[in-house]
Amino acid sequence: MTICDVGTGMLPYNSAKQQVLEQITPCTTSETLPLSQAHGRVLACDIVSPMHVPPHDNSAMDGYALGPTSNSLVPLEYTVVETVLAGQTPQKQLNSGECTRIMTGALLPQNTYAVVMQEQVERNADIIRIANLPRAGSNIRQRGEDIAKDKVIVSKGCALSAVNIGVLASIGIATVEVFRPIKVALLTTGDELQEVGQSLQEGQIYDTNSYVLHSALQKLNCEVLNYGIIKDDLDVITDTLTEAMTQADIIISSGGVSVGDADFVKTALAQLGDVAFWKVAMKPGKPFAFGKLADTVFFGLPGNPVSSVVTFQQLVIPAIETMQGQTPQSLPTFWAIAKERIRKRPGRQDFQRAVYHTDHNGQLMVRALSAQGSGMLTSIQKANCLALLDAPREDVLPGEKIQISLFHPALQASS
Ligand SMILES: Nc1nc2c(c(=O)[nH]1)N[C@H]1C(S)=C(S)[C@@H](COP(=O)(O)OP(=O)(O)OC[C@H]3O[C@@H](n4cnc5c(N)ncnc54)[C@H](O)[C@@H]3O)O[C@H]1N2
Ligand code: MOO
Repeated sequence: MTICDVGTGMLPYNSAKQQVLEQITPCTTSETLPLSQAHGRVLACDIVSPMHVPPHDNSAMDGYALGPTSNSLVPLEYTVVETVLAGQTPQKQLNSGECTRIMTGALLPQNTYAVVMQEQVERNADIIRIANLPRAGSNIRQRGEDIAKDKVIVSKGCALSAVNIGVLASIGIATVEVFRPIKVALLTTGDELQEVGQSLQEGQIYDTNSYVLHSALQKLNCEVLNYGIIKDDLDVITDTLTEAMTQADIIISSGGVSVGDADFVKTALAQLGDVAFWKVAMKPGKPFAFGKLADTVFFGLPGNPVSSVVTFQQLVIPAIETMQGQTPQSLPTFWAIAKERIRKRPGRQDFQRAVYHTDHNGQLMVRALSAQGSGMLTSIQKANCLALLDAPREDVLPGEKIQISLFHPALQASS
């Protein structure tokens, strides 16, 4: 790989994303976990249902399972022959003019024509009356109507959600084969950074980025090796990267990737490995180093907290998802009408923090936040989407349609 620093030196955002993904090798090793511990983990093989769900036809309502009737006179009358609760087995088959008192989920007696809700029934001792004959099969849940036996029910590459876990439980799966977690080494550089819980000296600020990134990595089910705050010193950074590359699949650093006198990250990367690129035509997030240290993938995120979060979402999360065997998830994207003018200079692809809402006509409207400074992390907290503005475009005028995307669930803000 070569350093890409000609002309503006900035790689278009889409090319940067493509180059990153081309360098990622999906994980192939897997482990077996109990279903209850598999939330968020990525399935290593398709799961085929060993059974029908529901396993038997059953009642969808509390009411009466009606037997056959030859009578067309209304109200129709039936004699109650037994009561069946969920989990019990009916003992009697239904003959003409007979019915069974039945509960939701209970197995149907033989010869059931339909189930009628108890609210539609008048009962007197063991006789029920209904005003009309229901449609054949009404209020009956068919065997296999949710899941058919032998069908692939959750596919390899799926990151298991709470609902996936429930679906697997419904077919009796106790353990699942999932890809091993990705090991991510995390380091933040900056002599000005102080650890939370310590008092700030003049010129210091608290390390924010390692907290955001560590939390998001945990949400992505990565194993995090947190190296904490590293001094702006080429030797210290080099030593840390040398150690981290023997331990991790991915190294993520924050800060020190720009052109300042204390920006040593890409120098260390170039000494130890290959720098693929270190400037991307995106805003925020122009200084962004990507490369490899032997087999370890390296991401050098910019120090500004917003730039670090946006580049993490746009360029690092797809790489993590790919490495952990998942198909990278496209963030939900919509068209919305700009409520106000949105300032934009041509040159970089903008990811502006914005707020969308639905107006009284049901139209999706969006406004960009006025504070777009890369140091203002609360701007992400106030936003519910990013306005996506292509590199060449200029100001968006009120009434123009633009694309917006939601934040990744690992970063979703709520204020
Ligand atoms: N002459 C130029 N200066 C800068 C350029 C440029 O192109 N030419 N790019 C600017 C942009 S855009 C960004 S983004 C930043 C990124 O610089 P670095 O990645 O080298 O980051 P630092 O200089 O270390 O820090 C930038 C900023 O962020 C604060 N910071 C750093 N780490 C953390 C942390 N863990 N938690 C909270 N805040 C952090 C740091 O104190 C600085 O204020 O460069 C611009 N400059
Ligand atoms: O790339 Mo910077 O992120 O505009 O502050």
